[in-house]
This record gives sequence, C-alpha cells and structure tokens, in this order.
Amino acid sequence: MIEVDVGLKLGTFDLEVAFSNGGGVIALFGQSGSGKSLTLSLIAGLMRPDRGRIALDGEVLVDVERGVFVPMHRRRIGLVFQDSNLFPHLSVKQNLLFGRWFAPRREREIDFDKVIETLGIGSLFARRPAGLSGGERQRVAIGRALLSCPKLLLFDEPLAALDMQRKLEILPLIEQVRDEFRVPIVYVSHAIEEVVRLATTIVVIDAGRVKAVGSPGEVFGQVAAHVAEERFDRASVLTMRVVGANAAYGLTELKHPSGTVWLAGPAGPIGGVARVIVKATDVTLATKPPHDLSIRSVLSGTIEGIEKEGPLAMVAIALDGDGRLFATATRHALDELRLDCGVRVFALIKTSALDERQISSPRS
Ligand SMILES: Nc1ncnc2c1ncn2[C@@H]1O[C@H](COP(=O)(O)OP(=O)(O)OP(=O)(O)O)[C@@H](O)[C@H]1O
Repeated sequence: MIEVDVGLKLGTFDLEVAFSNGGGVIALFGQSGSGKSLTLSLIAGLMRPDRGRIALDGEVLVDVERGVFVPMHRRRIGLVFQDSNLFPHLSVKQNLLFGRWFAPRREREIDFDKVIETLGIGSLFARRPAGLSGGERQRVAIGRALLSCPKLLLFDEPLAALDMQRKLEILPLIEQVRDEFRVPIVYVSHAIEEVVRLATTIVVIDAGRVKAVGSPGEVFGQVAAHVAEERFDRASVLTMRVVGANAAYGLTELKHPSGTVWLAGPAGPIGGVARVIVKATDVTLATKPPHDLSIRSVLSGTIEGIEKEGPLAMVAIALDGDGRLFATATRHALDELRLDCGVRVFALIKTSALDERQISSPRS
C-alpha cells in the first residue's frame, strides 16, 4: 500500500497531490509538465517535499513535520525510466546482479531465473548496454529493477522512446510483471492506451493537482468539460466478448450488446472477454445504419449528453445494453444531423484505429 500526501513548490510550479493504492498498478496520467515525474521523484526519494507524508506498506518514508526522510537506497523501490539508465561499463548480467545486490539476502523472494525467462533476456547476458536495441535495454532495466525485490516499482514513461512494435512487445511483459510477481507499480505516462491497459487505478494530474481518481472506466467515462483541449485524451472503455476471427484478413470479431467491433490483430481466445479502448476522435456518428461504407464496426445507442466548445462538441452515447461511448463531432455536424439528447445514433469506429494496444484482458 502506497500512501502519498505531499506538497512541493519549485519556482512557479506548485505541486499538491494526495492518493493511495492498495495494489496493482496506479497510473499517474496527465499532460506534459503536469507534475507526474516530480511526484515519482518524491516517492523514490530523489527529491524532498516541502510538506506531507509518504508511506509504503505502513512504513513512513517521508514525514516532513516529524523530520523523517528515508534515503533513496533504503526505500526498496525499483525504478524504470524512459532511457533505461543501465551502467554502460557493466555487462547485462552484471547490471542485473547489481539490482539483486540491493535486496537483503533473506528478502530475495523474486526468483532470478523466472525474471530472466519472463523478460526473455538470458541470451543477452554477455552484452553491454550500448549494443542492445531500445526494447532490449528496457527489458533489462525492468529485470534489474525487479531483481532488487522491491516493495514498489516506479515506471516513468518506460515506453515513450520505443517504436510501436517494441511497445507492443514490452506492454505484455509489464502486464506479466504486474500479474506474476505481484509487485505494486506506480506508472507514469501520458499515453492513454498504456494507462487504460495497465492500470487498476488512474490518478489524473493537471497543473500540479489531482483532478480525478478512479478506475479507467470511471476516469475516462466522465463528460469532458474542455472539449477542444481534451478531445485527444478522451476515450471510452468497453467490455466485449471475443466471438470470432477472420484468419484470411487477420481480423478479430468482438461483440457488444450494441453491435460488433472488428480489431486488426489478435484479442485473446474466442469466448474470452476483452476491454476495448475507443478514442473519441476515432468515432463518427450516423443517424441510420450505414450502407455502402467501408466501416465494419458499428455500435448503436442513444445520446445522453453533449458538451459544446467553439467549433467542436463531445457527444456521450449510452450504448444499447451497457457502457458509454464518447465521440467528437463538429457543432456544424450536430446541427445538420439534428443530434441532441435522446436521439438514436450509430457510432462508426474505424477498424484500423484499433490495434492490440487498445485491447486488454480485464484482471480479476
Ligand atoms: N528542479 C526544478 N526546478 C523548477 N521547476 C521544475 C524543476 N523540476 C521540474 N520543474 C517543473 O515542474 C513542472 C512539472 O514537471 P514534471 O517533470 O513533473 O512534469 P511531467 O508531468 O512529468 O511532464 P512530462 O510528461 O513532460 O515528463 C514543470 O513545469 C517543470 O518545469
């Protein structure tokens, strides 16, 4: 259990954040410069807050009022950054063992071989970090952090420097770390696909303040207040069943009570359940079922809310059966189609807008 309630003033920037998490992944999500990395630095012990308290599993790491500050190396916290920060003069194996060295012998519960196998890094032992690809470096960095048998793992934009293919390789590994090694994680990112896929709880940070806390569905299910600014961050999380596949075209068919969504790529076994993340900007609205269009993914529902700002609008749709879907539209389109609360609509989703990253298996 991580408990954070701290304040820090740096120049003109004022950070005041409070949140706690019992386990799983807590994601700090927000725009660049909102204070996510500063919050991680305070948890890691890289910086001291001006006020407040941080506790991990009941142990107080920082209590400004009582003069408590546990130094970084005694916090038992593993760090993974965007650039892996491996020691360039050490081999991969030495880097991994360095992480191990920090764990007190009797607390080395995490099995070395299991970590190496999970991350697929056994063949890299003799190599130096400079000779590794970006994805390999991040896998070794995750291994090093995990092998220190931390009480908490901190990830700061670990995928930001990687291309899409590498991201798709590493995301499932982070999920495995979450599920198999059961180390609580605080994960910083401004990529909505990553936080929705990984997080149990999302803390939205905006200009140094906590703006929202909740599950992915709760946090991204709120109606946008600032349409223009938030439209690229707005997404819906829908629970669907995997019902079939079109192997010839590499497509997976997902069913929701309101319709069908096709995914370009795999989504787990047929019969399984998947969470699908649909960005509001990838949804088009129609008042009739579409004909003669290339769109194959269509969900039906009723408009339950509209927020307008400038030329744009954010439309919230109560899908038939269950769930809420957001769609962006221009105000011009709303007027032409006479879209208003209570109107039945068909939401068209571009299949190519959804990839494996937008799909995850819900955790128990
Ligand atoms: N040492 C410092 N002195 C003064 N201001 C700082 C210092 N470190 C960070 N800041 C400011 O604090 C704010 C929050 O920075 P932070 O790195 O936490 O943002 P972030 O949300 O992690 O952004 P990004 O996603 O770009 O990394 C920024 O405005 C930054 O300029």
